[in-house]
Amino acid sequence: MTDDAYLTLPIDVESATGLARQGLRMSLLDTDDAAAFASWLGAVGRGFQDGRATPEVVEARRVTAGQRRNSGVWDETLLDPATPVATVAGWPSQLSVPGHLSLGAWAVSAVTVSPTHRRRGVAGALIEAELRTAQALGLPVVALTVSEATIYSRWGFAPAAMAADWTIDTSRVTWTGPMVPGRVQFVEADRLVTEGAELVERVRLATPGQMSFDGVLWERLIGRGVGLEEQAKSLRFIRYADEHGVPQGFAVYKVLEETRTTVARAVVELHYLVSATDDAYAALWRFLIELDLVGEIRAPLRSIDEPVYWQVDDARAVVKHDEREHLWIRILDVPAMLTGRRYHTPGHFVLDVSDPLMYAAGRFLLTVQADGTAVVSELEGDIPGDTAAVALTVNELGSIYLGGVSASTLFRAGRIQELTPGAAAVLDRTFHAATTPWLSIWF
Ligand SMILES: CC(=O)SCCNC(=O)CCNC(=O)[C@H](O)C(C)(C)COP(=O)(O)OP(=O)(O)OC[C@H]1O[C@@H](n2cnc3c(N)ncnc32)[C@H](O)[C@@H]1OP(=O)(O)O
Repeated sequence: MTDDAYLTLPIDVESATGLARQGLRMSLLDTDDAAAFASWLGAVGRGFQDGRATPEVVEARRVTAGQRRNSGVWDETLLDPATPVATVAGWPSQLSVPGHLSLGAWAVSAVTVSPTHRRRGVAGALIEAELRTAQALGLPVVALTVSEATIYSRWGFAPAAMAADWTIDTSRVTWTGPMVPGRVQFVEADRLVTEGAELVERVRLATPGQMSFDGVLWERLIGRGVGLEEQAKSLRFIRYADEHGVPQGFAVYKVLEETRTTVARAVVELHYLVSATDDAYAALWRFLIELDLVGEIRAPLRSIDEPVYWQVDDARAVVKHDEREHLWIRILDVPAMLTGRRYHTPGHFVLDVSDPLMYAAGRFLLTVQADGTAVVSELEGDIPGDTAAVALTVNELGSIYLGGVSASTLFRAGRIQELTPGAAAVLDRTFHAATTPWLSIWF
């Protein structure tokens, strides 16, 4: 299959046929058709309760949307039959997994169903079509970020990486972390377009749960692109280079002027901070914490385990809040996923996986070798004597996969069954990831 086969693979027949029975037409969107794309994007915006995009923004989005497989569902009986009643976009991406490795993943976004057509199975038809498309493309996992935590588990998705917002009362803290060599300097966004994108990709493998983000997502993050001009005006960019002059980190932030008061306690909103080394992390956080006239840093969508908590003298001034699930994954190919990552402790495990949609169902024997690599085979018959065995659904397998969610916790919650006593704790030791899984973007 060619690299761009995903763009031309025919629409999923099963879902299209099911929707046709309701008088609805499901098909791929042709992004060369500017009017059709404008209607499709309008439906996405309406679905997420956003305002209307300007013609310039629509045109800019059309150019980049050509890299995605965009589908829609149309109802020809409507007064406005050109605007789809449902939308979805999918594209091949990469998911970082423990062991500094990355696996092909099908990213899904822009799932909307018009309020006029809700709760009659339209979203279900679209999601199931995305799962079949990903499988047809040979991708072992589907990934998404969600608007609500109640929607996707019915299709086998589960939270695999968490995120949290952090607030630091900088008026109360003194930096006690390392004083590192190298320099922090202000730079312009232009420099980050290439240097930053390269760094983000280089760093990505160090943290399980990160998705590769194409140039467009990165450019948006640094305020580049049509429609972001206003936001870009207030962004500041800093870059850390090590003692050899090699760039090892960037931060993008904005000072919120409206919160400025007579006591000069402005708020810094941290849009992104990426560091390839611990020195870069320390240098950038120290710079932000020591900014004059600033009393608070708000850092949304960070890891739930931030070293900065341990790098100031008053830990109570560093508050983690709104901890939540962020990356959801749906495993399609269990052997490909299990052999695609590295593990801590060798051993033999049986995973009895159930999956109502049958992609991942089976009894798998996972053998982790001394070098952390794994061999997986389907197990016919009984559980061998020396194995730790659990029964779980594809959802729980997705949650423990990256090593950020504990099998013991899920066992205690009644969501994993131990087929051999103590198996969940054994599984924890093997699946645990040294770096807490984290996804730093929305997609
Ligand atoms: C990856 C992303 O893009 S995340 C973004 C998701 N989109 C949004 O939040 C936009 C606003 N919401 C919507 O557009 C729609 O309500 C959607 C897409 C969430 C659901 O579309 P629908 O066509 O109504 O869903 P559908 O009828 O296929 O429902 C399938 C099942 O999910 C359930 N469901 C659907 N939406 C929700 C919800 N918001 N909360 C809880 N359950 C839901 C339905 O009750 C149904 O359950 P059942 O199978 O037990 O009967």
